[in-house]
This record gives sequence, structure tokens and C-alpha cells, in this order.
Amino acid sequence: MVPGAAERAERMSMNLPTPTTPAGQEGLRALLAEPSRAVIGLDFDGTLAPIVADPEQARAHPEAVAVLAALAPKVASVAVITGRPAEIAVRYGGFAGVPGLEHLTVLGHYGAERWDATTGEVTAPEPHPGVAAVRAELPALLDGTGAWIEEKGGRAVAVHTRRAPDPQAVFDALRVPLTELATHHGLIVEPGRLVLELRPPGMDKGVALLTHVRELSAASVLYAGDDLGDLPAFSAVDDLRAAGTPGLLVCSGSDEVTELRKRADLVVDGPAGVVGLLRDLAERLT
Ligand SMILES: O=P(O)(O)OC[C@H]1O[C@H](O[C@H]2O[C@H](CO)[C@@H](O)[C@H](O)[C@H]2O)[C@H](O)[C@@H](O)[C@@H]1O
Repeated sequence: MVPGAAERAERMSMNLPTPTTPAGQEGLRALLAEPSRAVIGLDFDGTLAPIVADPEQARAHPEAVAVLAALAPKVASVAVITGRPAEIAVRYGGFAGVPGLEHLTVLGHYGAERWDATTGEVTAPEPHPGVAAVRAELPALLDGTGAWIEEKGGRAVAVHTRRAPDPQAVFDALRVPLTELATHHGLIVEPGRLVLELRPPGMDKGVALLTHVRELSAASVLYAGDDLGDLPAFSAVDDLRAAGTPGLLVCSGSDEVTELRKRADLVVDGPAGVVGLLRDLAERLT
């Protein structure tokens, strides 16, 4: 007897971890039953790329590109959704010109920028004038704190404290003054793993993911992230589920951020765990 879609999905999920929630189990079942209508959304730093002290040295996990190239042709879309400029994520990820990744999408600056592998071009809005204004005022505000500035192509500016003598204390001390500075110039502060990013309002990873899922009329979604900036994408998956589109929420686990663990259907061990999960998925989706 030929097995039905549900039975096939059940068999195919045998070697995959079981999500801890019924909603997550439903999300995985839907993805396996109809992969060609599934969107896979993935954060970059801390999810595909291990966290390192110098952001310029961050690179995708050594097996990430091969695994994504195996998975992408089997699903509707793989989209990397990151706070990084799209072009930087493409470069540090090694995503360009890879067979299998011809349709990869990278949504940079929390979705404000878009890079498509098909064209290799980035589309982006005009820079917000507040970014140049805060950039000019930051050196005086950061003087003596041990924090340092990451330039983000004039579209945002990130203040990092990971390499300060007491990273968490400096992060905590800077949060209020940086928020005041950002607000004064029409920007918002996006807190992350020992980073406070000053960026334009109006876009987040939730809007980016939801827009992408709707563009493709996807029937299921998997989103994996590790940091506070991924919470809007988690909420977007919750909203999609409430509206009848199954989804699976994956936390790339770390000791630094615990908020996503509580909301995830599946917690894996950092980028190596994410890559392992995606590899198992790619192998199951024949
Ligand atoms: O949305 P993401 O892809 O997670 O990007 C968010 C921020 O990630 C980067 O900072 C983080 O990774 C660095 C390199 O591992 C690490 O040194 C830093 O402590 C982390 O917060 C990036 O530098 C930021 O610009 C992104 O906004």
C-alpha cells in the first residue's frame, strides 16, 4: 500500500529531533509533508556563524554552506535574515556563486536590505540622516568605556562591549545614554549579544519574515535564531501559526541569551547544532 502524506512525514522525521511543543511538532510535520512550500528563515551571527570577539572575523560554520546548498533546492526558500548589511553577510557566509544556492535570499539590516542570489544585487532604502548624526557624537560618549564602534555602511552603527574589561557592566551602563542619543536623532536601539545597535525604526525581522512567507504563499515556516533581535521573527511565526500556517521555532542555544529558549519548540547547541539540524532535514527531504 502506498503511504499517505502524514505517514510519509512521520517516517521521514524519524531521525530528526522531536520538537517539545505540539505546535512545533505540527510545524515539522507540515514542512516534511510539503517541503516545496516551506520557508526556512535563518539568523546569521550566533546561528549560522559562531560568535567571535571581532565581528570582522565572524564566518559561517565550516559546514553551513554545503548544508544550505543541499537543503535549498528542496524547499520554497532559504532566507538569511540578519542585522548585518546584506553584502557583509553574503561575504562572511560565503553564499555567492554556490551551486544549490541560486535562489538564496539575504535580508540585511533586519530586513531593510535585500540581496538575491539570482541577481547578486542589493536593494536598500536611502540611509537615515540620524545615523551620521549619532556616529559623530559617539566617540565622546564612549570615551574611556572600552566599548568600540562597528561601522555598518552608514545605515546603522553598532556599539560593542565584548572586548571591554567588564563587557556586561559597560553594556548596562551604555544602554540608557545610547537610547537617549538614538531617540534624539530618530533612531532606535537594538540590543544584542554585548552589542547595542543604533538603527532606523520601521523594520524588524518579524516584518521581514512575514513579508517573505506571504510573497511565496508558503505553507510552513522554520525560523532559527539566537538573539533578542530574532524575537520579532519568533512572534511572526506565532502569528502565522495562529492564522493556520504551521511553523517550527528553533533556538540556537547559548549561555548569553535565554529569552529564545523559553519560546522555542526546539533548542539546539549553537551554530553546530543548527547546521546539524539542517543537515538532517536535507537528508530527510528526498
Ligand atoms: O542578526 P544577526 O545576524 O545575529 O546580527 C546581529 C549582530 O551580530 C554581530 O554581533 C554579534 O556577533 C559578533 C561576531 O561573532 C560578536 O562579536 C558580537 O558580540 C555579537 O553581538 C554584528 O557585529 C552586529 O553588527 C549585528 O547587528
